[in-house]
Amino acid sequence: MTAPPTDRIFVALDMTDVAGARAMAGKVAGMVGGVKLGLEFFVAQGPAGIRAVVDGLDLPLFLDLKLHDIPNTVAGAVRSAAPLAPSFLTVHAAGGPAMLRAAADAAREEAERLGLPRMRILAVTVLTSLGEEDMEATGQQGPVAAQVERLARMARDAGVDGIVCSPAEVAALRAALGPDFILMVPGIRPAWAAANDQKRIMTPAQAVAAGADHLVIGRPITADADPGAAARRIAEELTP
Ligand SMILES: O=C(O)c1cc(=O)[nH]c(=O)n1[C@@H]1O[C@H](COP(=O)(O)O)[C@@H](O)[C@H]1O
Repeated sequence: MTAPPTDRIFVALDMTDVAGARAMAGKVAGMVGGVKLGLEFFVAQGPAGIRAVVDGLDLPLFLDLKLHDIPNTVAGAVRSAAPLAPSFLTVHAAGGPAMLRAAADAAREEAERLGLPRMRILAVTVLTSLGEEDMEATGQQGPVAAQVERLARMARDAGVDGIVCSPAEVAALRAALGPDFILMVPGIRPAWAAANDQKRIMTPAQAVAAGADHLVIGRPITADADPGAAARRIAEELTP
């Protein structure tokens, strides 16, 4: 049985205050499959803030810290994040195979040690805010799709559970990497929402049809006058 469409949606709570994040989570609960808390919130509120938002919410947590450092430091950060029991935690694929392996090993070992469900490590490939014109500036070998696939294969071979990529790369990656590698996909814009700073975008239905497992959606829901209605509308658009 396929998951209901709401289960696919992780709403990005990109804000700095606990009350605001909790209120937003409350408005969309039942219409989304989980919440994503990332750097903006974590730098402002830390682990205690994360707990304050998710405690009692009964929704999976995607902790988007985009860790990128030497393997030993990243492994330590993964262990430090484990007590928050995230379902997903991000690292940057550009950290390289040893860093990715260290993150995957630390995630498995620490969850086991604490008796918690496994947290899945996701490697961020090429940010969805980057376009072809940014590849040379950042010293990466384009085109974007080729660089994303290179990083994705490296991440899979290093033992991580999945990647974060733009919708534009999903179909090729699904074909190349098989059905079990998790594709977490931001850069999602319903036809009725503004693109903002995202460059490589698709609608929710297009991204799922291409093979996305989960959709990360922020402003189309959180900046809407009625976030609950916006989330419901997206879930409806995903209903076959
Ligand atoms: O790791 C991510 O979640 C991520 C990776 C990426 O390449 N692009 C990207 O937009 N994101 C995140 O996805 C969310 C997208 O938010 P909206 O653009 O408001 O829908 C933000 O929280 C970003 O941090």
